[in-house]
Amino acid sequence: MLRAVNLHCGYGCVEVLGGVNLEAREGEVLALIGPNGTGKTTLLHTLGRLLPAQRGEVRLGGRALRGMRSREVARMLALAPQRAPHSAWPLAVAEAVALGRAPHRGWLLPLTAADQAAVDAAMARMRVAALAGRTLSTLSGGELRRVILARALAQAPRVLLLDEPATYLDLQHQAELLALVRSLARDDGLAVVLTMHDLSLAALCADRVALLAPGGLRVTGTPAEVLREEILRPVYGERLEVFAHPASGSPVVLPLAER
Ligand SMILES: Nc1ncnc2c1ncn2[C@@H]1O[C@H](COP(=O)(O)OP(=O)(O)OP(=O)(O)O)[C@@H](O)[C@H]1O
Repeated sequence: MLRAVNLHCGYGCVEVLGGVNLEAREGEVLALIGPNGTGKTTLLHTLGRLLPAQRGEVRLGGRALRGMRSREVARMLALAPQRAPHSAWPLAVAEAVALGRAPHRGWLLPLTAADQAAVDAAMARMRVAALAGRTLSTLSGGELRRVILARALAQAPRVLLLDEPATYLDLQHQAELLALVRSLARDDGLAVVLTMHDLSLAALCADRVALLAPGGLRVTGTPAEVLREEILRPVYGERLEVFAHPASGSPVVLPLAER
C-alpha cells in the first residue's frame, strides 16, 4: 500500500536517512523505532509528503506519490502529527475534526450527512464527543492528541501515519489506542505506520517494527525478531534490558536503572 524505494530524506542538503527500503501493507501495523534524532518523524513526514524526498521515491497504492494530486493523496493517506497544526487557532474540537473531511468535499462546502456521520463516528471512536464545543487551545495534552487522531480517522484513509500517538496518554487511553490501532489494521484493513518511543508498547501493537539507527534503517522484522538486547544495544546503548512478558510472551524493554 505504501512503499519507500531507496528513499533519502532530510532537510535542504542535509541528509538524515539514506537508502531506506520499506513497505507498509494493508491490514498491518508497522512501528518506526529508534533513538532520539534518528529520523523517525522525518521518515514519517516524507512518507506522507509533508517533506519532499531528497532521492528515491515513495509509492502509494502502486503509484509514485510525487506525481499525485494533493487531494488524491489526502483521500488515501492521513497523517496525525505530533503537534496539532491548528492548536493555536480558535477552532472548536468538532470543527477541527471536520477538517478531516476536506479532501472529500472541498474546503468551502458544507458538511453532507455522510461527512457529519464520519465526523461523529471519529469523535466517538476517540472519545472526544464530550469535548466537541471546546476550543483546541483549552485542551490537555492527552485530549489534544485524541482530537488529532479523530481528525485523521474522519479523513477515512487507507494509510494512516501516526507520529508518537501514545505521547501524553495515560495507561487507560494507551490501552484504548493499542486496541484502536490493531482494529484499524485488522478489521478495517488500513496500513498503519506509527512512530513510538516505548518499545514495549510498540511490541504490543505492531506486526513489524523498523529500527532506525543514525543514517538509515538498521533492520525490519517482527517485534520478537527485532526487540532483542543484541540488536537494540548497539543502537540505543547498553543500558537496557529485554525480557518476555510472563503472560503474553511479548517483549518488554526497560532502561537499566540502579535504585
Ligand atoms: N525542520 C528541520 N530542519 C533541520 N533539521 C531538522 C528539522 N527537523 C528535524 N531536524 C533534524 O533531523 C534529525 C531527525 O529528526 P527527527 O525529528 O526526524 O528525529 P526523531 O527520530 O523523530 O527524534 P525524536 O525521537 O527525538 O522525536 C535531527 O537531527 C533533527 O535535529
